[in-house]
Parts: sequence; C-alpha cells; structure tokens
Amino acid sequence: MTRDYSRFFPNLSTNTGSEPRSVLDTLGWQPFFAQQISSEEIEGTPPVRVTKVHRSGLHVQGAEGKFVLPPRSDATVGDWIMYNEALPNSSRVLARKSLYQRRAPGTDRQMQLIAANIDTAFIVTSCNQDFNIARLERYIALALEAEVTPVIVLTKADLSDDAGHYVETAETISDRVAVVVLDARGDEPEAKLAPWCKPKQTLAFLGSSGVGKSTLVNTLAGTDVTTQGIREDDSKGRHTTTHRQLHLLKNGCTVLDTPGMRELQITGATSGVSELFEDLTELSTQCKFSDCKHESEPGCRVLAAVARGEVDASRLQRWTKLVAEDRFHSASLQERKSKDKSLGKLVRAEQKRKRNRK
Ligand SMILES: Nc1nc2c(ncn2[C@@H]2O[C@H](COP(=O)(O)OP(=O)(O)OP(=O)(O)O)[C@@H](O)[C@H]2O)c(=O)[nH]1
Ligand SMILES: [Zn+2]
Repeated sequence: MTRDYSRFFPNLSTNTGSEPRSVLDTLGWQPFFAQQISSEEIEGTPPVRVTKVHRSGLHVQGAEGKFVLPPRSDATVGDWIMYNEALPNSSRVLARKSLYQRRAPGTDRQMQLIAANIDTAFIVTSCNQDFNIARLERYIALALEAEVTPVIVLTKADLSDDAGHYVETAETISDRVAVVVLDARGDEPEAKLAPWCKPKQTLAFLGSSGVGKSTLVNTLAGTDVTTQGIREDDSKGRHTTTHRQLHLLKNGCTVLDTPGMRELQITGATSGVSELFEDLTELSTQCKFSDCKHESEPGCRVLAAVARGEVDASRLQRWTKLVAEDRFHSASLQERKSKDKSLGKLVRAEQKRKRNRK
C-alpha cells in the first residue's frame, strides 16, 4: 500500500486544517520529527512510535499498523523510529525533543532511557498531607533536566477547606511553573489543563499513589483507559496481561505512562536543579570560596541573602540537599563508596539541626 505522507512535512503540506486527524497525528507526530527526514526516507521507512518496551521487543505503532521491533537499548517509550521492514535492526531512532533517563541500579550504572518526547509533565499532588514542597521540587528539577515543561496539578480541591493555601505554597516554587488546582473528577480537568492538552502533544502524569493520576487521565480520555489490560504473548508464548504505556486521548493528545517514571531518583539532574534554583546557583558562584557549602563560611553570598531575608532558609536547605543527592547518585560506584560517608554526615547533620530546632 502506498500512502501519501506529504502532509507530514510542513513544507509539502496541503492540509487545510479541516482534514480528519491522521494516525501519526494521534500518535503525537510533530514538525520537529518531520524536519529530520527526507520524503524518500518516509516512503521507504515509515515513522512509528514506541508504545511499549518489552523484554521481547519494542512495540511500535504507525500509519501502517502495529509491529514489534527487536529489543534495543537505544530506544524507549515515546521514541519515533523510521521503521525498516527489511532490516529492522537498521531502523533509525529520530532525535528527541525530551528524554527522561536514570542511572541503572547495580554495578555498571549505565544510563537507562525511561521515556522520550514528552512535552508536558503534570506533577500531581493533592490538597492534603501528600503535598510536599521538596518532592514537587524534585519532580520539577527532573522535568527541567529532561527538557519537559513541568506543570503542578493540585487535586482534591473539593475535599479541602484550604486549597488556596496549597496553591500559594506551590506558586512559591518557581515563577516559570504553572499551578493548577482542581477536582480530578468531572469537567474541570479538560478546561483547566487545556493549555497543555492540545492535539499532537505528549503528556505524562507523575506523583505519588492515590493523588488522582489515573482519574485525570480517564477524565480527559472520557473513558477508563488506564485500567485496560491487554492480553498478549510474552517471549515464552504465555498469555500475560500488560498495560499500555501510551494512551491516545479523544482530543488528539497522547499520554505516556511508564512504570519507570514513578520511581525517579535525582540522578544526573545537575542542570535541572540549577535551573529550578537559578537564583541560588547564581549567588553561589559569587561566594568567596569556590567550594563554599553555604553553612558558615565567611564571604558566603547565599547566607548573606538569607540574612537579608531575600532567600528563604528552608529553600536553601532543600537546594543543598538536592545538590548533594544529585552528586551522590550521579557518582560512579567507586566515588560513591567514599561519598556514602559524606552523605551520611549530611543527613545526620540535618537530623541534628531539626532536633535542635524543636
Ligand atoms: N474527591 C476527589 N477524589 C479524587 C480526586 N482525585 C482523585 N480522587 C479519588 O482518589 C482515589 C485515587 O485516585 P487515582 O486516580 O486512582 O490515583 P492515582 O494517582 O492514579 O494512584 P496510583 O494508580 O496508585 O498511582 C480515587 O478513589 C479517586 O476517585 C479529586 O480531585 N477529588
Ligand atoms: Zn556560599
């Protein structure tokens, strides 16, 4: 079957905007990807998106249907691949808009790809005891590191007497991160998340268990998509029930839901942490000592800003902790052995400080 792919190239497009959405559009195909390929390439090796990573192979979907590619470690859920039917191993992974990755546990500690090409990460927490500013900052730093736009979503506003307080606190995190408060059930999500839930956009919902991630996805989808299991054969021919990792919503956006994203550590998130705490990072470059720990050193510009009331002392502590954690997790195993001690020291100092405050 020969398909007309011309409309997937912005410069060749004859799309008037009134045509029904194509399969590629509903999978999140964007000009960013089209720009990387020639029209000959798209005819010979059509683009497909990775919808699920399984030990037995990469499940992909494109205009021609669904396929399974041989397993490979350089592609992950959300990736776009130019599918080479004759030589599947030669299929080309397109450059990514964004990438979540983590350092593997175990000895080799290689970087593992978790999820690619997410546009917006909704960082979900509730207007209750789940709300934790340090955890929100951690998710935001990881999103910034991955080059994904973070948005804070506060659910269960309907169950709280003081939703406004949670909004105000969340808004102190960063001027650049939007905060949305809602009831995850009903009509609110569609209207309030509309600025980010546009056709061809890929979204992710992150946060602790029970905060309303599935509720939000199902509300936006208009149907229960998150609990639908799919029976399929695993590599041994057994039937197993697995869950989709890529959901297609009715308004044309795609939701990526992969287990790896729920247990993200701060690893290699140095630039995400610096971006979120831009003011502190900038101040710290002006401290008298280049290795200043901003504890009690003379000439510390960060402590001076705290003393002047320009920087919140607890925010400084959260930043120091994230920087230490990032260094620890990003270090090699050898470096870690010696750093284990210093992180332990940091944690003990923090505990002591808390005790003294009481
Ligand atoms: N009243 C109210 N209930 C909510 C809201 N959001 C979620 N819930 C309820 O909270 C419970 C947990 O919601 P889920 O959507 O399953 O939470 P989750 O984040 O997907 O949880 P995991 O699947 O464990 O990660 C469900 O009973 C929801 O109906 C909300 O905004 N208001
Ligand atoms: Zn300092």
